[in-house]
Amino acid sequence: MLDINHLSFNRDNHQLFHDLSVQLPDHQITALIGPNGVGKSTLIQLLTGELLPTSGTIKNRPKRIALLSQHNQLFEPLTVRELLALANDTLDPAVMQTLQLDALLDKEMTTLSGGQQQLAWLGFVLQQQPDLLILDEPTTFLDLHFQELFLKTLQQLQQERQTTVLMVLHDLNQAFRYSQNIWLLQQTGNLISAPATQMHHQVDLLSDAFKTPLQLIKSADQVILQPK
Ligand SMILES: Nc1ncnc2c1ncn2[C@@H]1O[C@H](COP(=O)(O)OP(=O)(O)OP(=O)(O)O)[C@@H](O)[C@H]1O
Repeated sequence: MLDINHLSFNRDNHQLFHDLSVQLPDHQITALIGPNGVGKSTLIQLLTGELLPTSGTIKNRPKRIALLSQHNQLFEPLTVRELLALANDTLDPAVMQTLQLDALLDKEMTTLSGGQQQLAWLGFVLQQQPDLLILDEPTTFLDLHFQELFLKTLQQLQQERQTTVLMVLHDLNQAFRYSQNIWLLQQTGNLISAPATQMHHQVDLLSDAFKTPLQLIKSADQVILQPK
């Protein structure tokens, strides 16, 4: 289990994290939520080793970590097949089928819609067979159809493979629907980790964190968080 111990991180004399200790549950999806600028992407950079902590340690970092962000850039024109082959020569049939990439394999990435491109990028990171998959706001530029398709297929493949996933999401309802655990990063730099089913009912805590009064609404068999 990835283990963050007494981690502190300063940037430009500003302390973003102070004495943070938390563990990332294995084989589950954890959603990292928190207001803009609180340090979610910075925490990810610390987890991947792109940034070094000012003090503290990160232990049990898995060997194969794959990262998918909202902006993914190609440095040369590639077809979907060529992109996937960069990760792994052998196309994974389950990934192809679940993401419905078969029909797109010989198309240039640049000719695909934003939603199709993001699914191809999801295929690219899954082809790496990561032990830990980190996604930083992966659905930001997708329409509702592709947001749901992306999260559903991610969830399905995660369940089949038991990959550990950490995903930054801004939509709280999506975070609660598609994760088992929540990491709530507060403005103070404090991080609260809890099962999604527990955190879902912490309306005051969430309202406080996002400086927005929230309420839980029951609708059919779902409970939805929305601004008051
Ligand atoms: N490369 C950088 N150099 C200096 N400051 C930075 C850099 N990257 C981020 N910051 C600052 O660090 C703080 C945390 O930024 P970060 O991007 O980690 O937040 P975030 O929670 O991911 O935000 P958002 O939800 O808006 O994407 C912010 O105050 C930001 O301005």
